[in-house]
Amino acid sequence: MNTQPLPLPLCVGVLGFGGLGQAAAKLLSSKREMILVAAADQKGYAYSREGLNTQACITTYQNQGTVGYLESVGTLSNNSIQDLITTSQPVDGYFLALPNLPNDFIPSVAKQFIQAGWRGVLVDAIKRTSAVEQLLAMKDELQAAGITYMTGCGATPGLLTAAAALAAQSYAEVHKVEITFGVGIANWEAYRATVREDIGHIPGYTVETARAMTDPEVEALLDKTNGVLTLANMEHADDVMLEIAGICSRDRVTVGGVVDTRNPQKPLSTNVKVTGRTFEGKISTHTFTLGDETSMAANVCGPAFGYLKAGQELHNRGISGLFTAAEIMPKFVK
Ligand SMILES: NC(=O)c1ccc[n+]([C@@H]2O[C@H](COP(=O)([O-])OP(=O)(O)OC[C@H]3O[C@@H](n4cnc5c(N)ncnc54)[C@H](O)[C@@H]3O)[C@@H](O)[C@H]2O)c1
Repeated sequence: MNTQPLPLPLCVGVLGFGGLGQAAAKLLSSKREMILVAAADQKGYAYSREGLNTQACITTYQNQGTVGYLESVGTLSNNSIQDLITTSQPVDGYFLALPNLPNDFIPSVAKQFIQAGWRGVLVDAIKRTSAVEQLLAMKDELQAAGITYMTGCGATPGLLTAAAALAAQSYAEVHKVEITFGVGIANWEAYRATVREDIGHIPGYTVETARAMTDPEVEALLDKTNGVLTLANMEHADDVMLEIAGICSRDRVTVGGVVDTRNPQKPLSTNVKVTGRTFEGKISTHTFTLGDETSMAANVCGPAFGYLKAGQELHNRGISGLFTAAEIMPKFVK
């Protein structure tokens, strides 16, 4: 008879409880190896060592605007992340499902963790090259603090960047990596930060102008395009991540896509094409295509926790610092 005790589940938290944060909580409720013990939004946080009730968190957030109203486990706070990390332990790792608005917001949250003396694993699904570069500059600080930080670990950057890193192995030289994503969501309000950040990539807009737009202004823009945002040549961190992983220079990586904010069906199949030359001199292209039935939430949150588990294994071996989705294989979370 096998008498080995099952390893304790990892205690994880989700920072940001909007579209992706709530999806992350739902995903965790079917896992045995991880348990959701903490959640934070802009107005409050909730913590329970025994695990939070996912449905109660979602209902409270949707009806009252913050998980801070949860009975006995919730706290209202205008400084929820700081308060959560300084008062609520143990948490092994956090998924940062936060808006990166302004473009240095998530790096500033990483600094809060360092200053609080917190140790553990942090994972983000950050998108812009310039945001990942800010985190890269903090590599030594994160290492000295004993934090294992996994950046760019959503869908793109994330799953597709990792697929490109894998596909590159057939080649002696990688000529181009072309990422094309299709996202379909029923309404833009479910993913406000994602949609605002995407608007920031449209010619004539910046992160700052998109951030400053009121909800009626976002709606007016979407009315003009029938809810569809078409994005090309985006500043996306897949490029810097593949460059530092030694796969190809960043100018060989392109990212674009179509986001339909009024239809949950994907407007096109998300894929990454990796073209290169084999050692025999043949030019070829590998294509990795995501199933159309998979949602953005599944393709972001699944990898995020897979990288959190990989980060935890590094952390347990005393390895801290900064890693990207192109350098480390995610682990499958049971
Ligand atoms: N890499 C990828 O593939 C990928 C794909 C989609 C989205 N994303 C990223 O995921 C992030 C989350 O997107 P979303 O659409 O779910 O966001 P959202 O707008 O639906 O939710 C954001 C949440 O963050 C909370 N929040 C805001 N400021 C806060 C603060 N100061 N302290 C604590 N909580 C705060 C809000 O209350 C809200 O709960 C975005 O940065 C987006 O770019 C990445």
